[in-house]
Amino acid sequence: MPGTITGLRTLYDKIWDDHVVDVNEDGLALIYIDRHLVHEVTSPQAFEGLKNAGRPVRRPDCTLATVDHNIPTISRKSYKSVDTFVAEPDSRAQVMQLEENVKDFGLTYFGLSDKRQGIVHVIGPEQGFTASLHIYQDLPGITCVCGDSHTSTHGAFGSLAFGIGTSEVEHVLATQTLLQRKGKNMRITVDGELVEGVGSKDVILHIIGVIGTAGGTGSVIEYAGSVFRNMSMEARMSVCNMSIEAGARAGMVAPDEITFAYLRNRPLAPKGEEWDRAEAYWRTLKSDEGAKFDIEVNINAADIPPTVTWGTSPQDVVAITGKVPDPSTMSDPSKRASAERALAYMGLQANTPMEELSLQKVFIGSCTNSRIEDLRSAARIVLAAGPDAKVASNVQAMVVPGSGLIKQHAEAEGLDAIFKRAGFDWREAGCSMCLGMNPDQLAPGERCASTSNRNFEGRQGAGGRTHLVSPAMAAAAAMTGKLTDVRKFFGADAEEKVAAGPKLTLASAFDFLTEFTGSATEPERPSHAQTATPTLPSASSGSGVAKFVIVKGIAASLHNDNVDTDMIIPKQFLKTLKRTGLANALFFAQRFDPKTGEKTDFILNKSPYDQAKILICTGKNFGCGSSREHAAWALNDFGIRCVIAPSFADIFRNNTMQNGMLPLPLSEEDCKDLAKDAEAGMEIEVDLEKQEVRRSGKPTITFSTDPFRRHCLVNGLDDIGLTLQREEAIASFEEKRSALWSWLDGFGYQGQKIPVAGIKTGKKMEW
Ligand SMILES: CC(C)[C@H](C(=O)O)[C@@H](O)C(=O)O
Ligand code: SF4
Repeated sequence: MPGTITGLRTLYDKIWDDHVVDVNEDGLALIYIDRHLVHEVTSPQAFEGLKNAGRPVRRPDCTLATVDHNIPTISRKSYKSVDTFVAEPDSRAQVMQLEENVKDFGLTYFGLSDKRQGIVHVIGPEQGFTASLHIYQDLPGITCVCGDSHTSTHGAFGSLAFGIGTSEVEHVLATQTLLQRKGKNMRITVDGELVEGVGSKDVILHIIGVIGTAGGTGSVIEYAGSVFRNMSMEARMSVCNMSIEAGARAGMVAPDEITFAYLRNRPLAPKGEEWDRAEAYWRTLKSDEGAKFDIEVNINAADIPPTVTWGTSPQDVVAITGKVPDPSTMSDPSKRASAERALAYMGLQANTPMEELSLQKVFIGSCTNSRIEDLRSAARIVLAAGPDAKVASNVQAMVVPGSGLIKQHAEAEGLDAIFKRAGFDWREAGCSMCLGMNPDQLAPGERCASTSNRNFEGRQGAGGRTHLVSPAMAAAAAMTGKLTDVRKFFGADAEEKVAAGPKLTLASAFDFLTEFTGSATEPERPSHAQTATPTLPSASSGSGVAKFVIVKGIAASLHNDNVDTDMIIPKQFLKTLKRTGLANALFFAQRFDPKTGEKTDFILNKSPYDQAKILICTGKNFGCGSSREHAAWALNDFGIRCVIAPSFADIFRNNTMQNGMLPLPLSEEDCKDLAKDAEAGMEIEVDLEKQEVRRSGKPTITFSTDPFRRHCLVNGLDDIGLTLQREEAIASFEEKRSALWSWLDGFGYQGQKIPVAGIKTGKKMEW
């Protein structure tokens, strides 16, 4: 609660302190979660876990679900039901499963027939949960989670928002809390004037280029300085969204007048006296002058050019006026090797000017850039190309608004007409070609300018080649057919063309929100939640966790930096409703020839490494990118129980431990040495109890792990069972929360005890 820690504090420190429910002796905290967003891909196994254990959702009033990843973006004019609309069977099953789960657990759901449906990170900020729950999603000072890595988006409001894996989704559904160790404070300050043509997307791409995709690992980034202060809420969302691409757990911007103006008078935001109290609290949410940051990065705004990526990692950035880098000039051998691999995948020659790269596709959309401002800035470029200008003949271009409300808003402003007239495809809301879990995908070898956030191998379709850009640059590229400096569409001539174009009426987002402000009604609670029988907390009452004591066996080695979870398991395997059956999906694109389906000579296909129990990666930042717990499940299914690497991405690390696996960070030197022995066929033994790695005839490597995590792994304990034993602490936190921050409770919660699985009389479990 406020004031438990004295001294100067950062914004992150303050939000953290205000959410600590309980702390273990070793500093692992149980923190309260104010908002939980749910989508169809990362939730089925979590709901299954709840059902198996007879546990209800603790706070349906703070939980919002939608469908976004799997859904087709074709017209919904003839939409009748998911059953008939979603053609692909696995996608359909996942969407239908969510529909069943929200009914079973009494959750608020924006489904396909609801105009508020859209990408999970777009719908909350614009609307709030629902009239009946009478609650606003994105407010300063809250904690917000979702089984999705881009939850960092919501930090734009001055909140602590981060992605989690499916086991943690289950934990939040059951307990409304999470076990967390506090991260580092990192501040990125960008001051000065941005040059013409540079927007929020260029700023964040440039930042990732400077600090690298592992630069923010273990940290929460606060964006500070005049550039962010001057940004709209939407631009701040684009920046915070990509914090995960910089390896950070979360990104945030302190709330200010721009934040308050965005929220004030929104239908579901606090009102009257409650607004005044909320605003007074929100005004305290900024880093104290002189507060200590563990890492500080300062960037001069004038140094940021319109930026584009050339490679297969978001850190592979270059100015649009620049050239494809030349690996032969790179002195670091691992950087050189990854650049060579990236150029080969991207079909690029070193030193080719970026503006000479021809495209086949342009995608404007995703949770990074599908908001109204993004669409306006893209449409402005289309107008600047002239009244008869059309999308280049070599290009297919699509615009996918982030939500049904944004689509409606854009149509009211006439933006759709501008796009359509120029030959863009105007679609319905969803994740679409950002990752292509639906039919919107790149064909092998196709090159795409995309406003999304990831350019990983195969991200937008197997063999597809992605260049990340801003919405304005994407529009410019669509019109010319090549990657293009957006500044070519600026100047007096361009202004004249824009002025001569259709008169656009700027509409306000508020115009599209009002229809949902009907009188608040009590949400219907399903009988399941009301009658949930109390269950004794035990390690086996949830999904069940395998013990990890000693693992000894063959180890396979990998030598890449930034092995991302898209590479560990590509999107097509995320459609499963189960946690198992994914062994063949592991490193699928590397293990199977895309043309013949035959096994390649990838290490995990070769004997004896096809029996590996341990994976040793000599490159850092293993498991970066998406929060998909499927990556851990696939490794586990293959038989790999321990991954050793110099460093891990935060969400991946948690996901492995939730599945009884050990992510073991060792020095680069140790990793290289172990990899050498593994390549010589030597067995490796990892002993978690003794915290040792042993090999015959070699000195033992010792390591230390988090005591709580070690205890849970060695005993195969389930976090949820343990957390439910802290019911008293959670309930008393909720009481204080209702008193201090009344605007955080949904209408459905007030005056009503949300049923919780009984936990008071259970045998205490050891921590
Ligand atoms: C499906 C989900 C786990 C994933 C994520 O966490 O990011 C997806 O949204 C993505 O962008 O890859
Ligand atoms: S990154 Fe792409 S796939 Fe992931 S939530 Fe955002 S739009 Fe959807």
